Amino acid sequence: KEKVEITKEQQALMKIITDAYNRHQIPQDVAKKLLQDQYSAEENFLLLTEMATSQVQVLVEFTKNIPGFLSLDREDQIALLKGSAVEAMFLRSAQVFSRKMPSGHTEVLEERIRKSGISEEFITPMFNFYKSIGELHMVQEEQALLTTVTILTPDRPYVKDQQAVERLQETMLDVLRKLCVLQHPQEPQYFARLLGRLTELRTLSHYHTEMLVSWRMNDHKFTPLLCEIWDV
Ligand SMILES: Cc1cccc(C)c1Nc1c(-c2c(F)cccc2F)nc2cccc(C)n12
Repeated sequence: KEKVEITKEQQALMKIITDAYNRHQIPQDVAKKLLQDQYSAEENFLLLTEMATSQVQVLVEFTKNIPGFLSLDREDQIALLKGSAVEAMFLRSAQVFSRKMPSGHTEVLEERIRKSGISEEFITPMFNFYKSIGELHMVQEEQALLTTVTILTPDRPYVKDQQAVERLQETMLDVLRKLCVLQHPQEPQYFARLLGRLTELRTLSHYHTEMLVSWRMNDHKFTPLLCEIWDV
């Protein structure tokens, strides 16, 4: 049985990424608002829009801390961010849901999402995903690395130098693979299960695009940042 060990460099890489992932949290004021205002659908949608906007800001800040990301071609950096934003945000909100938030907040956030004018056909797969992520009980290093692997997906639209992205992603995948073996020795398939979630994320991002269109149709307002990242 081959001995799996994380090298010094990989340890340092993991620390940089995990610290960055934990450092960039949703601002407390947005989370606090969650519990305050009343429950109208408009009010809920406005709050979720504010949350989504701060999630994009947090994502951009986190991405800048991924070793090697800023050395990529500038336009490719933008293409990777635009192409992965939804998936990274679903991962982050799934993790916020399944662990980070004080228990009371989770129910309130779930309530607001269910009462924000989003149709049931998107709500169900979204919460199924949140549950399936929760069941994995990822440690924070795994969460940070899985998000990094998602951002460094080479075949996003308009990426020119896919090889450069692929090399970075492979570096992260190698650390994540070893971490899974060391963190879940009794579950040899754990790493494969994690990557399986990335497939589920692609489906969710299609739902998300449809959600955006239907919100648009109902004349919902977005912030400039959300319009820019999703070309709405
Ligand atoms: C913040 C939030 C949390 C859980 C569910 C939802 C619907 C939201 N809100 C939005 C999301 C979004 C996200 F931020 C993370 C995960 C999945 C998402 F649908 N995307 C967008 C895009 C335009 C407007 C909003 C309100 N919005």
